[in-house]
Amino acid sequence: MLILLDQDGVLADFERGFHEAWDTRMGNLHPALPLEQRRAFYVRDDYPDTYRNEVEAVYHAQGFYRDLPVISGAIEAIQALLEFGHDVRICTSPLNQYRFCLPEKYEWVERNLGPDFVHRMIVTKDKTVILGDVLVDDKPSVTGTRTPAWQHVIFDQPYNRQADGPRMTWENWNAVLGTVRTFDGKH
Ligand SMILES: Cc1cn([C@H]2C[C@H](OP(=O)(O)O)[C@@H](CO)O2)c(=O)[nH]c1=O
Ligand SMILES: [Mg+2]
Repeated sequence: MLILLDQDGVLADFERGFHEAWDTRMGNLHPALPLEQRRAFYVRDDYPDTYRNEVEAVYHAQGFYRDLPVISGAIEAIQALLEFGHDVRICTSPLNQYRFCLPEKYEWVERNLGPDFVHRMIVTKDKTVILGDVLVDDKPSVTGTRTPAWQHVIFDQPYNRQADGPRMTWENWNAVLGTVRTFDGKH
């Protein structure tokens, strides 16, 4: 299968990175929301409007995307998927404020998956134009200008539990991906 893996919220732990950076900057005024209480996909929507600028300052900051921790189990699972013979790509959207986010997404992949993996990066604002059998993404609804070729498998996070459909973690990935059908109907 051609497997598209989203980066933030699937491989890179945006939530933990945000939580730690927020507590360092703002914790004395408004402690970071615990992960299990996150409900909105965009972290800014779970914080009071009065903190909008401070929330954005956290992920617009230099080093934020580069230094995100790895979601536990992701690297080992990618190695296993490659060994199974799957074609694995990273399919990620940059912030409109791309100055640090965009190069740092590449740095993150180079650092955590190795320089060869940089070849596997697909950076797009519209994931529906990208071909694949499956897109593993933490966004509850991935939309764009086309009817996607891929099947969306939701990567389980507290803020996407309202969405229907198959959901995956780095514990159950093997079973969940086994249910995805490829273009030609073969598994
Ligand atoms: C602003 C914001 C971005 N992101 C991620 C999603 C995108 O990466 P990805 O497509 O790899 O999941 C990237 C730019 O929006 O940052 C969040 O996960 N939560 C947020 O609140
Ligand atoms: Mg994501």
